[in-house]
Amino acid sequence: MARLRLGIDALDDALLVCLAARRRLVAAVARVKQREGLPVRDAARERRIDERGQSLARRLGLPPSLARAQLALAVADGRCLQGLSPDPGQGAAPPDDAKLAPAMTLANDPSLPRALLRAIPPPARWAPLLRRLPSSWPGRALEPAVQQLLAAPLRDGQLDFLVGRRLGIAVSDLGIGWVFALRGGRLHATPEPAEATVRGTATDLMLLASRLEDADTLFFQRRLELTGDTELGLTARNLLDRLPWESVPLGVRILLHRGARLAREARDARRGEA
Ligand SMILES: C=C(O[C@@H]1C=C(C(=O)O)C=C[C@H]1O)C(=O)O
Repeated sequence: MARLRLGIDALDDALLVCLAARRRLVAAVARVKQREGLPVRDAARERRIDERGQSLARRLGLPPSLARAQLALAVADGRCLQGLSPDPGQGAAPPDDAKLAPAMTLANDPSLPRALLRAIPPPARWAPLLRRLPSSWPGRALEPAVQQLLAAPLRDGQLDFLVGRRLGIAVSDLGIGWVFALRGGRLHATPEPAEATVRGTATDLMLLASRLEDADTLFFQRRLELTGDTELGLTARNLLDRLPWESVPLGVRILLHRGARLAREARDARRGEA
């Protein structure tokens, strides 16, 4: 039970970290609107957010009413942030409490915790969803994060051994991977094949990235595998241990840490059931 609750706490934290990030983006949108003289409220955009939520909820097996209520709360907050009334009617009625009902009912349901952990699809089930995304997305998604993480070692020349070399990360259970090359002082995702690749499951790679488990243990237990040019791979692996973790934004660190713990809990819960 304590372990299950750890998973729930991690998810709750992730929800709040996401909300904080969402508010920052809403504030940025508000500034653009003000600059361009656009209306603050955008009903079409709000409808589109709801439609996307319903579609994702269906694919995840999430109750559509829960997805609708959660997103309605977030959008109401987005409107408030921009000085509007939280309700779409612009000040006519107070926020519609009835909209909160599905979320509250679920939160009071004592069977939710176990159901929630079990409901997290194993990474292998995400693979078909990820395959629908354009093939260039993994690189695009990770490039800015890696660039930020490695900014200091890049400046200090610690990554010079990577100039002109191609290093891969492969997520075995998600069927996705990245190949990075260092060119012009920046790391770029490249479609070319890697010379050395670190391979592991999504959970183990997250445990590594969040420093909940160290590279030595993971390689020793063969949960991480190094293929290709061993020397290049080992140099990269040593670099992993020296990454300036403090330079990663706090929100990202928290999300990664909590996400990794959650992934481990969910994996252990599935193993326990098997
Ligand atoms: C942030 C925006 O402004 C408002 C707030 C929204 C939100 O919180 O997502 C969506 C539409 C707008 O009514 C936007 O237009 O994107």
